[in-house]
Amino acid sequence: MRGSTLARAGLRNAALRSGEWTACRRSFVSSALPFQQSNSIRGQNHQRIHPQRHIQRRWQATTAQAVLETAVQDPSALSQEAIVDNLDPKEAARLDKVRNIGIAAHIDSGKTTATERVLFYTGRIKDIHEVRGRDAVGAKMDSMELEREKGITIQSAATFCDWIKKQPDPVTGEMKDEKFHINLIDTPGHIDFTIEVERALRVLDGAVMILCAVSGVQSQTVTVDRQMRRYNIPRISFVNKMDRAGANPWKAVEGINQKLRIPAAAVQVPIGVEDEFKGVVDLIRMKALISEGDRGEIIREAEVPADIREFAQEKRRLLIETLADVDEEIANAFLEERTPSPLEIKAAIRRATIGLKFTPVLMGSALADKSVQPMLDAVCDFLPNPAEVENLALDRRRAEKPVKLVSYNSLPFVGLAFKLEESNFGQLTYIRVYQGSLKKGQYVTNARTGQKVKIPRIVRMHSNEMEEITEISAGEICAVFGVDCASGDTFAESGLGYSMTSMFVPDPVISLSIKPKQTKDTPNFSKAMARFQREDPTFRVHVDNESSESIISGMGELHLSIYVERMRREYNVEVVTGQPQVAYRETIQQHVLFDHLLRKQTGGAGDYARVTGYLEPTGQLGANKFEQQIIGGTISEKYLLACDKGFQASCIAGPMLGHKVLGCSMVINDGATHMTDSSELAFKNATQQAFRKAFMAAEPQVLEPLMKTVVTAPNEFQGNIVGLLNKRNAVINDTETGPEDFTLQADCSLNAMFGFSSQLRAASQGKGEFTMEFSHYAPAPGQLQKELVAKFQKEREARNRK
Ligand SMILES: Nc1nc2c(ncn2[C@@H]2O[C@H](COP(=O)(O)OP(=O)(O)OP(=O)(O)O)[C@@H](O)[C@H]2O)c(=O)[nH]1
Repeated sequence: MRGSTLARAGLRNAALRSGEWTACRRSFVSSALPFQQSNSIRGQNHQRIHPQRHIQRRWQATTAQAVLETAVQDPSALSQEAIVDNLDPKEAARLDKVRNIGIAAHIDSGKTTATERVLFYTGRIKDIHEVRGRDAVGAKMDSMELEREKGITIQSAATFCDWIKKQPDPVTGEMKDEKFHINLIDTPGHIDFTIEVERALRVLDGAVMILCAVSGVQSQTVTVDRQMRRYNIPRISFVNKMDRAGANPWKAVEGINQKLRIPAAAVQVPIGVEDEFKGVVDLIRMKALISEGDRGEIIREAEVPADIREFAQEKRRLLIETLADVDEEIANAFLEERTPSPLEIKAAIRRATIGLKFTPVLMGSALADKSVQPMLDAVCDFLPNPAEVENLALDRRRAEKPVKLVSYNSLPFVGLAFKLEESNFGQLTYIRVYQGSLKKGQYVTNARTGQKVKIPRIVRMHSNEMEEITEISAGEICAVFGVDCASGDTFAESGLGYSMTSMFVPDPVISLSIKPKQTKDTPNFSKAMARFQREDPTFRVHVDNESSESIISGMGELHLSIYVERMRREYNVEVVTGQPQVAYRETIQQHVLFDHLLRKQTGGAGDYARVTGYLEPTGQLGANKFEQQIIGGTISEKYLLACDKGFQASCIAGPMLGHKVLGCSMVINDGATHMTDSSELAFKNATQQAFRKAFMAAEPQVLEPLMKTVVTAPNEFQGNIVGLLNKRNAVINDTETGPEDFTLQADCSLNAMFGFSSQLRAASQGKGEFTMEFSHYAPAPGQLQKELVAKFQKEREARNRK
């Protein structure tokens, strides 16, 4: 890694010698920099012609009232910089001290354990309780009984705390206390609960990515990385479990650079490792920070121990070199052969982190109560405040034109409902306030339904506890009671017409039939189903048309089993479930013409519709497509709409197995209509019939979900586990063998993976772990296709006989 940095530095020198460095650096930085650079380009142009300047001048000439009016009437005239520079210094000062962050990582990395320390050191809780600790209390953020019992996080939990940080005064340089307000969301690690990470990241401004000091970057770290990229979330990295045997933070730093491909460098080095781990050296200030006290509550500052001074110097150089690659100011210092000052380094880390070009790496041990506070300092130092993040809404009054939201209380309110939860007091809706403040009793409009709603109660969440408040400021996170909405709805001041894009919701891959054991439990069963569906967009319920059974679908066996268990515990309903079923898909491989006539004459008005056209694969296993190419009006617009509806209905339940259709295009280019007998229903039915016939003639194919599976286990079990996977026809893509454990990555069909967890347990004496995540759809093996089709037909015939 160091070699590559030096190689880059070498390239720079060569460019400099040939006089190209300035141009080369500019293009390098601008390509690496999503938005920070654009700010500095703006900065360079301010003096002359940049349009922002005109807006700024206009702003300076306006009053606060005019600002508000403009925000409502023509928000596109606002620029974030203009508002930030001109509106209200008090607001800027408030926002400067707010951080909205999430903690996300691979399973069992210590997210909840670290959050427990954060709450303790910030004074939010008086005692520390461990995940699956001996006192059986459990960590604060795992408040659900099931979470405490299983020692895993199932739902994300929100909390808030104040962190008093020592900061140098910008003028005098004297250290003084600064209070930061941190809203924090602890997320689950299991992929089955991935929607919790997804919606948390959608609304947060920054994240702490935790890694295990022994394992480094793991499969779920890669997933979380992808999710952070999806929402442009700046992150700091925290290498936890430095107390564990085999801890090696440099493996994690290398993993972030190589596997996640984010420039990363340690901003600390450890003092001692494993059970000798005592604290860290802060490489920016070159100070040792030793954790002391019963629960590591004291951070004693000392000189860097002599035996690691040279090592620390070397890592500091590496930090500066890595920064020079992503930050122009440090690059300049580097070229001037000048060592940047601690303040310059800190500012560069902040710029590069917020600009998504770099992640600073910190280290500690949450369980051993070591070096968690410096991580909190880093949250304040390097992660953005709400005003530094660009958040857009679409203005529906102006053809969905994007408008920037600004976290100022005095602007009209805009917030996003990102999570719903049923509580004893009714529906609790978590809201991220992006603009304006929200007051108890205020009326706001749901952008999706257009409904005006009153906010009866506002609370701040502290895991499962609530603190009643009367108002929440812009840039913060709260929960409200008694507001009927769906997850992902935008609320805005009435008349504003803004809506925000929602989070990414993955499709379920697994389903099973479910019914209450006793019919008397049906009302509670339905209540539970309705609630779980409302709370979790990846949990779906539908009634199978053919079997009339309720089918639940979700992200994996664990996901569905948790809901079955919750039904028993929270609703007292014992259920019977069927075998888990794979969410297969159906597609076609051929171009097929159709000409279908539906004609029925049974006395009175009959049915008449004729549709002609073709069915063909779209070429990608994605969305289906309906197109009409009618010339001469042989089918009217109204009937063509009905044809479209018929096509969409056909795609929901394919002709082969009754599963969804993928990658299919239908074109209707001719047809015929009858003066009296044609109707929308006739055209809808004719299209469905034509679709069915053409589909079966177009070389139909069953697709099955392939899962990206990662197995980690001690090396001695490698042979057993490879054997297990081979039996399941898995394609092993990569194996990495470490000193103790190996990690194997494979593509497996979901169908072949049922029951894998118990077999893995048996094959590895309970020491193996695996994660499975949907990768893509691929054709199912021919034999399996035949079996599935035969089974489906048999079941259908049996039902028809009844
Ligand atoms: N040795 C050691 N163990 C730790 C450390 N931090 C957490 N653990 C242990 O790791 C296990 C998982 O910790 P959690 O805090 O539940 O991890 P998590 O990332 O929140 O777990 P999920 O949300 O279920 O993915 C627990 O047994 C912790 O006691 C640490 O710093 N050192």
